[in-house]
Amino acid sequence: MIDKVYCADVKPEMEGKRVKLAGWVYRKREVGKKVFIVLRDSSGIVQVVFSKELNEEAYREAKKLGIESSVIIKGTVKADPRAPTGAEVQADKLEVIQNVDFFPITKDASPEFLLDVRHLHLRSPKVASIMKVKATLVQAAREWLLQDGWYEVFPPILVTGAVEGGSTLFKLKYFDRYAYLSQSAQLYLEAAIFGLEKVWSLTPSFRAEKSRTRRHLTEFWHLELEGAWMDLWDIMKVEEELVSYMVQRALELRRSEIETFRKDLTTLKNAVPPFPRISYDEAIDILQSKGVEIEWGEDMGADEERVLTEEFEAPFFVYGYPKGIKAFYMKEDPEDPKKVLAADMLAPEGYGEIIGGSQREDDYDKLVQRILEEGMNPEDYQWYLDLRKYGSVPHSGFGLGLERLVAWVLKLDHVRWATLFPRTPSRLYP
Ligand SMILES: NC(=O)C[C@H]([NH3+])C(=O)NS(=O)(=O)OC[C@H]1O[C@@H](n2cnc3c(N)ncnc32)[C@H](O)[C@@H]1O
Ligand SMILES: [Mg+2]
Repeated sequence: MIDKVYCADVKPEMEGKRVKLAGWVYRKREVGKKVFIVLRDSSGIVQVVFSKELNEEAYREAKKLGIESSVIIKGTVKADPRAPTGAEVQADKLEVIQNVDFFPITKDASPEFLLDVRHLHLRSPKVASIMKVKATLVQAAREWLLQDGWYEVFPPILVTGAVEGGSTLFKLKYFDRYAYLSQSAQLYLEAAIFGLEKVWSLTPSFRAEKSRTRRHLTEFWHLELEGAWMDLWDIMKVEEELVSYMVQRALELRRSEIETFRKDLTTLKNAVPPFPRISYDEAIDILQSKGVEIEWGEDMGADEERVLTEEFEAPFFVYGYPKGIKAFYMKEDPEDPKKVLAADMLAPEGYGEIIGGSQREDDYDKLVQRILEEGMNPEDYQWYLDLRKYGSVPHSGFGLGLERLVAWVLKLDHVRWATLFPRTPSRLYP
């Protein structure tokens, strides 16, 4: 019985072992009376050689193979330092599952074309590596959250109100009324803490953002936590411990994939607590000292954050934002009512915000006032206000954009490459 192995399992020390492989033709070339195939599967690649001398039938079939043909191959392992992985399989059996005459993706394909055929592009080893790193980051998050006593919950996606501003809501018909696609699970997590105290969710969040930046999607994966009895400083510690664990585990388990995207791992290795912390005031001072035209009270966009990240070689916090640029649910700073107890985590190397978090307003009347100040209707948030009527407690939480974390870890030039099928204002297909 021949063992079926993965491409990455084929090692020089297996010299002489007969193996069976199943995969797709990634590269092909002919030299003399030999056909060299680079076979691809989910583990990686391995060189497979068909020679007329060893098996003429298999050799003739191999000559006809097109790129991305699906095949099952049997052969004998041979150590060869010239092969891409140091070993190759000398094939004597070839079963062609489906021969492909023409595969539309070529080496010079444009980013827009690759997105048009994203369903075919997913199979590329680079895209597969991105998805493996993303999966490992989520696996690591689960590991850390479990050991730190956080409960996973499953909040609704069909909702009736805005969390992060009405201008980015997707509205849809819901029987005889309307609903929205969730911008953030936060408000529902806040309800869950009165029973579970420490909760988290990983859900798609939706933003009808028209901004065409390299860090905005209209649908993204949102890792959100909410903790009862926690203030802003408590939740910032949770954030840095969680992000540190995720990044270090990714370095431990997916280093080879990460190194295909970035050689310098310094900022990833630096992602260990405590992360640097600067106030919004300090951030404004830094930006102004670097010639950025920004006044106190203004929000920092991607460009301003990019400049700010030049000051750091690790993820860092900016805390104490002006109330006027932050959401209604954020608690006023008791020491300075012009500010709120909010903190963003920014990734270095120009990536900027990966986490938005805050301590929540836990006083009923103050929350009603903030809702009215924002031009919203308290009646739309009556259930949310009820949480401040029946045993209200100090509590804080945050949301991490998973694609933004992946984009920083792998130094991708756009968050769209960090998701299976990116959704942007101009892209809804495939
Ligand atoms: N539970 C909470 O406290 C979360 C809070 N309600 C919230 O949604 N904050 S956030 O708007 O800053 O979004 C949080 C993060 O979600 C990411 N985010 C936010 N918007 C996007 C878009 N459009 N595309 C990709 N990623 C996005 C980004 O990393 C933000 O830092
Ligand atoms: Mg934010």
